[in-house]
Amino acid sequence: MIYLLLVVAFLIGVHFLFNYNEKAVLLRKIPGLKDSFIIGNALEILYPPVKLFELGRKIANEHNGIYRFWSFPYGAINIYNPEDIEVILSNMEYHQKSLIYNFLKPWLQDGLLLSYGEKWQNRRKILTPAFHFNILRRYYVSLQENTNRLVETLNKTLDTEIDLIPVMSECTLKSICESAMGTRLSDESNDKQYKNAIYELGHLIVQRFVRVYLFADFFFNLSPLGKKQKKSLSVIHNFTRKVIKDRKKLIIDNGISLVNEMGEKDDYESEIMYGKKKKTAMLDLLILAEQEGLIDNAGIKEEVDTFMFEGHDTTASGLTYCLMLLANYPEIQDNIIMELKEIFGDTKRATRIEDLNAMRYLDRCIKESLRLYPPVPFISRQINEEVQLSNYTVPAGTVCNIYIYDLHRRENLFPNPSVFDPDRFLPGNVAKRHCYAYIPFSAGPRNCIGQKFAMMQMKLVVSTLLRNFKLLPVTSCSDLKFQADIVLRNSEPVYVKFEKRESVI
Ligand code: HEM
Repeated sequence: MIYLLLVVAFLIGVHFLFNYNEKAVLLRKIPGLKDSFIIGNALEILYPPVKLFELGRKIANEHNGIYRFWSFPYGAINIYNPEDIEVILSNMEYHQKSLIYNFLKPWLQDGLLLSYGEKWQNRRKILTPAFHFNILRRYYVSLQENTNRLVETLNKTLDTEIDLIPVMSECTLKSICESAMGTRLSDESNDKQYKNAIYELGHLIVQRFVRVYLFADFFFNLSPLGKKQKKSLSVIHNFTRKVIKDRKKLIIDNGISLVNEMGEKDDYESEIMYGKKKKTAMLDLLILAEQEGLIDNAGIKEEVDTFMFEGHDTTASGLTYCLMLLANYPEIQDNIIMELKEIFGDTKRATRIEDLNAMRYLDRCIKESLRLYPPVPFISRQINEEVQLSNYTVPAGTVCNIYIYDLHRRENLFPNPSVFDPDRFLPGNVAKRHCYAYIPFSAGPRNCIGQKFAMMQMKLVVSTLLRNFKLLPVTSCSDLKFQADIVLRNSEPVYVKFEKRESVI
């Protein structure tokens, strides 16, 4: 009996230690999940990926823009109201990424997505000019070529159900590879290995993400998944290294002065080639920075890897759901066609970069699809200093998850949130909303550096596909079942049928 009492007393002691320390007391004042004895909320989130995604939405519906998670020693605050999000994202004090991003570290190391502090600031300064409008024009050629290849592929599979995700990923991966590294991926052995390793790595990260027992590096590295990851990483890093080496050699052998090449002058029409190799502003900008002593070779590799990761999966996801929505809303598809007719008349001419600016209605459709299906459904920060959110004190050492998906579906910000209504993005309607109510590309100083690139590519791809094909629905919005992941991913393929348009506009 005495032993039993001692055990009970011990467990109660542990419970108090875990759940009534200073941090726990502050966090547990915030509404949240049901607390269990000792382990807090740990059991509440042990679900497979699809169930976990559904659970996240259920909890968000039951709370009002903020809720907490607590299981000693981990504390997290989950926010999806624009006021609190502004506090976190507009403030450089909270720009350190949280532990969740650690799975990407072996691949991206200290690239722009993961670095913080002075290193991040320096890198952001070096890379920002790579997305200047005049530089974006240079990438446009690669985007056009890859979009035309996409049309050719789809022409061979007319009137069959197309699984959009692999088709869109192929197009966006090749486009970013050409823009970031100036290398065209072919189906030849090295390129194919690299492409497959990128897909494999993305897949492995997702599998790890949903297996709590593989969170610790030690166990992960010993697991079959860890071994596969090592192999994929070796292929990817060797490929990136070789591309950088070849590019530097080309620059030296041809006596190219990068200082002149990186000037702001708009020389897109007159010169887009170095010999036979395309100019690649992103990599060249980094090589120029190395010549000026601002970055080293390892740093260049981190950034190229970062752009390869951030620049293809996200845009592929954005395109997939946008095309699926347009297939399901034929009247909106027709409105886009009317706009395209106004721009192109009866000609079949190629789309010029200036034409994209005139596609105002299409712009609103893409924005609305990114609202409903944000490719990055949540982001996360490490809070190192106490902060006030929704009148609660959030202690230092807490993870702050920002749920973009739930923010974009708040009834008070977007009435009838599940309806696809591009007019929500008419300037008058945008002006009425909080400026942090819509953040598919995040916001503040650490927003997405590639957002103009992504919008340019999405507009070009969607408009070109609609000029060539009528989209017919197969998968509908109600069929979608998302899984908890870094990028918004459906658990099943997302299908659309492509029917040849009678007259190509
Ligand atoms: C529809 C497409 C895209 C979406 C929705 C998107 C979304 C985002 C979001 C939400 C973030 C913030 C991540 C965080 O705070 O953890 C981000 C960061 C970033 N994105 Fe994108 N992105 C897209 C396309 C691209 C493209 C095409 C590129 C490259 C060409 C790119 C490069 C980056 C980089 C490097 C960062 C890190 C920026 C920093 O921390 O300074 N993204 N993106």
